[in-house]
Amino acid sequence: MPKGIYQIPFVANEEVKSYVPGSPEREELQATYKKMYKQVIEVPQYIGSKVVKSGNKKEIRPPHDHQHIVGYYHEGTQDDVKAAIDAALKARRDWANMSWENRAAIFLKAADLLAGPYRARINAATMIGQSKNVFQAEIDAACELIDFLRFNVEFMTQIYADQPISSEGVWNRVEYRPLEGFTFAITPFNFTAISANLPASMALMGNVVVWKPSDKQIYSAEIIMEVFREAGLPDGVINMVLTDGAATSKTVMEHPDFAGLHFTGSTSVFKSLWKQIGNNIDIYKTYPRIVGETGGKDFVIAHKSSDAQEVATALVRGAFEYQGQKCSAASRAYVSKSLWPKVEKEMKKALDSITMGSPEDFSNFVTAVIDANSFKKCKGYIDRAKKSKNAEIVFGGKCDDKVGYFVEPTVILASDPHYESMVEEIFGPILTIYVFEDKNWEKTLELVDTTSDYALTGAIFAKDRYVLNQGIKALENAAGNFYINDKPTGAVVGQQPFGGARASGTNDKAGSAMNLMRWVSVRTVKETFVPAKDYRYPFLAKD
Ligand SMILES: NC(=O)c1ccc[n+]([C@@H]2O[C@H](COP(=O)([O-])OP(=O)(O)OC[C@H]3O[C@@H](n4cnc5c(N)ncnc54)[C@H](O)[C@@H]3O)[C@@H](O)[C@H]2O)c1
Ligand SMILES: N[C@@H](CCC=O)C(=O)O
Repeated sequence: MPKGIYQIPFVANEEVKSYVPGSPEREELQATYKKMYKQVIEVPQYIGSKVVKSGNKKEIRPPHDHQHIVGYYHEGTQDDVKAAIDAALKARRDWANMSWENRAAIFLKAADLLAGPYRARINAATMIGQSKNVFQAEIDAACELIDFLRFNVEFMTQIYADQPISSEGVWNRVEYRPLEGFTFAITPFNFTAISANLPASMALMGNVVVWKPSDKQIYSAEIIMEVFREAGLPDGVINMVLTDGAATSKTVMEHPDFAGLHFTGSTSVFKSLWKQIGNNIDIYKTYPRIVGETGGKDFVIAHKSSDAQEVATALVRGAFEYQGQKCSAASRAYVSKSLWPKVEKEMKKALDSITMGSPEDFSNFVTAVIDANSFKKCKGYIDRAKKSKNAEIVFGGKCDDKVGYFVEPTVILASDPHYESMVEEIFGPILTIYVFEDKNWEKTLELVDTTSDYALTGAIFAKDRYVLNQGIKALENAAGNFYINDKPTGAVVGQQPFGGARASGTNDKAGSAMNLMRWVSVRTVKETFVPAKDYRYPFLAKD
């Protein structure tokens, strides 16, 4: 138990390194990338104190070089999932009783390991396994992950400090207890930071976790487990299983001690998990907490008063960074007719200068999409747009999967605002633009609000403040993260808490105290110093 009211180290966002030619960080990362590219690693499961190698080995291949093998992971079975649940429950009592400053120290140490000795490795693993360019790896696998770990400690102390008032003779307290049972994290391929944060945020609050990462993010998941273990995370607190998602969820969600789901991924998978939890509700000892951050169809709307070059830059960065594989990526844009010719010209200038290829070449802005399925899906949208009378491809449109899964940054101009690629999440480097008549600004705001089921991110561009005021109100429910004169991507922990509503998720805001609150169950304690000795109130006395 703490013997002091401790103050944690000062928290600030991790500085993004530049990797400019000649910088030491560039040299270190290039050397690490090359070394790791030649190695063949083996990724085990981590279950309790055991490093489990099933022998059922699956290949890990870089998306930008799919004939090359950088390692294998040991795929697990449902027996491993059951063992992971048992290991978590075994670790629960000691972990839940560990004082908060010791839990905090583990994750603060993990952050420092990532900021220092592990930075090049986690970045290289993300570049190799998930095909991120150097900048996208740095802002995700290094900076955002470090920020999650450090800021969560700050948010935890803010939560713990939030205490009720006490009247005379009484001391009221609240205890932020971890959930009773074990928790389950299912994570997506596209952000190393998210994959680590989902299990880590629950563990920080005293919970024990079964973590199932995406089979497309296993290289960096391995480094995350190495860091957590080196930071001193006790065995059984976070158990990483490398198993089939649907089968694992079934096993987990049929367990009476299942207490919480922390999910990030697609909307359809999240809905299926919520339904399973609903169907099993009579099994559980406690109502499981459900947090899910899911898909998006993120928009940019540009008024005629906005600056065309700023709009074009936001569209290029917002739509094509990490090949559009961000839940926040700009994937539908509405541009005022009088502004469009200049936006088109500026976009063309930018896109003509973009190069595509392996992340090993640091000058490439665009690398490969994650796998063959994604490649096929993107190509399908492009091929259909080529044939459609309601759409025209104005930039890009080429796809090549001979060496890696390369899809050119592609811009579709749609004459129908409900054309399929204006409505559906594609999760690739495809942006669809609808050009509206200047006089139809208000109608277009309504179109933006009603076109998609999602409400994750969105951006409005205008210089006219009345117009901005109107747009901010009209699009109040269209995005959980709303940007004014900026691209809709790149939320920073501690600055823009992240999450969407409608079909985009439960909006519990990753990287905030709001999210951490979901992983505790509050016990209110009232202590009376001098208890009453007589049941009678004064008014009962006879006159
Ligand atoms: N809102 C956010 O904060 C956010 C952040 C990142 C990604 N995303 C979304 O994630 C999606 C892309 O990631 P993805 O391709 O990894 O998503 P996905 O839904 O395919 O997979 C996510 C995780 O769920 C597992 N999974 C797949 N099918 C399952 C099933 N039937 N039952 C249980 N688990 C299953 C996967 O193995 C993976 O670990 C996009 O829709 C994107 O918008 C959202
Ligand atoms: N938080 C990230 C997106 C995470 C989803 O993929 C952003 O703001 O761009």
